[in-house]
This record gives sequence, C-alpha cells and structure tokens, in this order.
Amino acid sequence: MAEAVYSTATLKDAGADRFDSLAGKVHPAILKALENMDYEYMTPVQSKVLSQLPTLQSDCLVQAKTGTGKTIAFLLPVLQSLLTGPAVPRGQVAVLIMSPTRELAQQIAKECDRLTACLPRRIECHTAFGGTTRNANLSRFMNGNPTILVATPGRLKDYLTEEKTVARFDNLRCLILDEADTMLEQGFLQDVRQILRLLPPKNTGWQGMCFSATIPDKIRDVLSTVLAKGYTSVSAIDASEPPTHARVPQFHVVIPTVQDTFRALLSLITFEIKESGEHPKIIVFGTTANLVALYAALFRGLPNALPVYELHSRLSQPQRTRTTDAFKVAEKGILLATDVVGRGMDFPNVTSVVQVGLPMNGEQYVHRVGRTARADKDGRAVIMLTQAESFFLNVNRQLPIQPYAHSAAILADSAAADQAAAILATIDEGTKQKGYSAYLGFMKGFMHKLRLSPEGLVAVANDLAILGMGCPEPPAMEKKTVGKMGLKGVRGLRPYAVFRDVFSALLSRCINARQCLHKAGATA
Ligand SMILES: Nc1ncnc2c1ncn2[C@@H]1O[C@H](COP(=O)(O)OP(=O)(O)OP(=O)(O)O)[C@@H](O)[C@H]1O
Repeated sequence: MAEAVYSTATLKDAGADRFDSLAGKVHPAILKALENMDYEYMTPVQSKVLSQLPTLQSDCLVQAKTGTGKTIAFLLPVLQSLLTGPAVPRGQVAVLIMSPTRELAQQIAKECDRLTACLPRRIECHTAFGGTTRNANLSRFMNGNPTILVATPGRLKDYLTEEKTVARFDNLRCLILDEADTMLEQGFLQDVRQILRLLPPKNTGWQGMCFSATIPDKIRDVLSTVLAKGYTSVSAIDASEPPTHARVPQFHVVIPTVQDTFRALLSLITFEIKESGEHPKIIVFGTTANLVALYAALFRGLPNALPVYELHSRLSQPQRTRTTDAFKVAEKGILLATDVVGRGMDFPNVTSVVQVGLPMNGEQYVHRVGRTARADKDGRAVIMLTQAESFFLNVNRQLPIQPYAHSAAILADSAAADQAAAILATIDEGTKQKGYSAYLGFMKGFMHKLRLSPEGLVAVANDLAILGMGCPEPPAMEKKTVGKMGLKGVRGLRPYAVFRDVFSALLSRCINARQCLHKAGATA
C-alpha cells in the first residue's frame, strides 16, 4: 500500500474534510483508491476545488502553495465527470493535461493510474513527451483508447501535425494546464496557442482548468486562451503571506565572485548535510545543464560522499527517467539538477534545496524551494549568489530570505577550497569548457542587470574558468557558438585555433564519408 505523505494528524487537526464524506458525490472506486493510497483527509486545495466550483465541469484558475496536492485536486473532478458523463467514444481523448516537463507528465500519469486503479473498467491514461520513440508512442496512442492524455507541448504539437491524430481530439471535454503560469509565458505560449488552433474551439464547450502555485499578474491577460469569461478563481493562499511555506527557513549566502562558487558550494553542502539530520536528501539547482554536469563531477570527486544524482536536458530520456525514479525513493543523496525538475516534481523527504546562481525570476525561485517541505514535511532552502547577482534579493523582497548563519565560515573554509581545487584538477577539460560556455550563454541574458559590458562578462567568465575551475587559459570557444551568443569579436574570448578548426572540419568530413561508405555497404 502506498504511504500517505501528508500527515493525517496535521490535516485532521486543521479540521480538514474526510474523503469518505464525498460518498455519493464521488465514485466509490475512486474513494477506494484514495483509501488504498492512505489518503484520509483532503488538503485545503482539494476541499476548495470540490466545494467552490459551481459544477465539476466549471472553468477555473486554482492557486495553492507547492506540494499541497494540486494534482489530486484537478484529477478528482475530471475523473468524476468522466465517470458520470456520456460515454467517451473509443479512441478519443476526452481529457488533455499539459505539463511543461517530461518528468512531470510521467508523474501526473502515474498519479492518475493510482486513482483509477479500482475502477471496474480501466480508463487509459497515455503520455506524450519528447525524448521517447515517437513512432512507437504514436502507434500505441492510435491503437489504444487514450481517454486521458498527459503531454508536453512539443510532442503534442508534433502529434497534431497529422490529420488522423487531430481527429482523436474531436470529443475533447477538458483541458488542464498544470504549472499554468509557465505554460502561458513566452516560450510555451506560442506552442499552446498553436495547439489550441488545432483542437476543437472553446465554444464547443470544453472545460478549461489552470493550476499553479504562482499566478503572476502578467499571465492574467492570456488566461482567456483557455478559460471562459466568468471562470471561478480558487485560492488556498492568503494574499498577505509569501508564496513559500512559512515552515521553510530560507537563507542566502553571498560570495564575493563567481570563481568562489565551487569551494563555497562544497562548504555550504557540508553545513546543509549537518542541518539535515540522519537522512540528508538535498537538491542543488544550477542554471544550465553543462554547469550542473560540472557540479555533479565535483561532488562525485568527494571521498565518502552521499550518493550523487544528476538530472538535466543533456542526458537521454531513459537516463532522466531512471534518475528521477531513483531519487524519488532514495533515502539520502544529492541531486544536481536544472529546472527540468524545478516545478511540480514530487521527490519525497527532500531536506534542503540549494540554488546556485540566479533563478530566471521570483516564481522560479518559489517553485524550486517547493521541492522541499512537501505535503507538510519540513525543509530548508539556501540560495548562493555572487555579490553582483545579489540584486535578486532586493527585487524579491516579498520572499523571506535571511542571511545564512555560516556564511563567514563558508568563505573562510580553506579545507573546502583545497578539496575543490584538487577535484577540479581531475575533471576533464571538455566538461570545464562546456561549463564555461554555458555560463557565458546564461549570463548573457543578465548582462544589463549585472551592468556588464560584453568584455566585462567575458572577463568574469574567464576568472571562473582560470581561478575557479583551474583551467590554464580561457577555454576555447567555437566561432559558431560565439556568434550565436552575440559575442563575436569580444576581447578576452579564445576562439579555436584556425588549424584546429580546419583539422576538426576535415576530421568530421572523414567521419561522414566513412559513415556514408559504411551505410552504402550496409544497404548494398
Ligand atoms: N489528501 C492527501 N493526503 C495525503 N497526501 C496527499 C494528499 N494529496 C496529495 N498528497 C501528496 O502530497 C504530495 C504533493 O502533492 P502534489 O504533487 O499534487 O502537489 P502540488 O500542489 O501539485 O505541488 P507543485 O506545486 O510543486 O506542483 C504528493 O506526494 C501527494 O501524493
């Protein structure tokens, strides 16, 4: 039997409603599944959605803090509507759930399967996301009965390029945007709009549901993309409180310069391990995949370290899924991750979340912090910024981030400095080069906020490489990459030497030629 992670006692003490009070309103097989999951009481957002929606089919915008059970809050009404409504024609998608990341799509589908496990007739919940074999997935979708589909926008768009697939959405009854604010922000909004143009129009009557822990004002204008006028707003957050949990103490460590990152990070994690009790389970968020890979290499170099997990977009999907599953059940360990798991992911019992470098915005900070203290557990959060990046604390004064008590000790920790230098000396140049290039690419977007010229940015990155990573000289950059970053001709960058460019071009031509010959031989 799955173990409930929300403490029954806390919910009971808070006067929460029992799930069994829904008998007669919710299908008994769903109530049975909730009992099997050991969920006895509703969390506030679950009660509010069920009691405040005019009908279970009403459009709604729902806000509740991270880790408070929003997934069940949208699955319950939707499943109940499916079970009581007219039969869905075979092969048709009646409920479409969109999620920003593959890992979250998988997690939602699993929760849905658990909720429907006791039904006498199975409701199929399919997933569609990138990094998996498209054709195999698509044929499973086309040959199956995907009443519910959980999808990321990219793969869904791809599905919708074929007429026969589009026809599978003719009977759409409900569209849910999980992490709605990010789905409606630049980046995803265009995809969502394109998808909506291919789905039945809103006036065919499908229900729109938007859920998130953060609803910034800037997305209110585009909510009409999925919600009908007069939609119901449900909030389980008091407008006067910060969007993070009061029980999560939040701290900042400000380091003088970016080259202090590695030594300070090692030292900080030593303190966080001590603060985390018997089973330290820590997530360290970095800004880009290649920097996260470098941090992972650093932690792997520690003797007698906690198990190290690494999760970002540069890994294959099977690797990502394996790591996600392993870290979910891990008792202790350090997960080095990018935002592929920054939102929505439920890793039980995370004791501490550490953020290294600037989050893209205040919302991203809140969601990352929300990977700890889920379902009423305790947790801690620390953000490590350079002096120049510390403007983030000023522009996000609503966040209760206090100075870290051990900041001075971290900066004076010479043992951590020696250890970081020794490990970095063993890390291959390629990993460092990619980290350096990733840093430049990410910070380019913050150049104005940091009041840096392009030359200034390159100088900072070079200090990171030489003084921080121990590179003998700034890592060489490919011309193409420099061009894409808009840093062409900037002083301080070291382009690949011409003969090396020519040599690598020749080499890749040779490899291509060999592959062609090989293929030709194979087909002959
Ligand atoms: N009524 C309940 N009783 C006990 N545990 C619950 C209950 N509802 C949800 N949970 C558990 O609480 C945890 C957090 O739930 P969920 O992932 O849905 O949170 P969320 O609000 O969607 O978080 P986020 O904002 O980060 O996406 C999960 O482990 C879930 O299984």
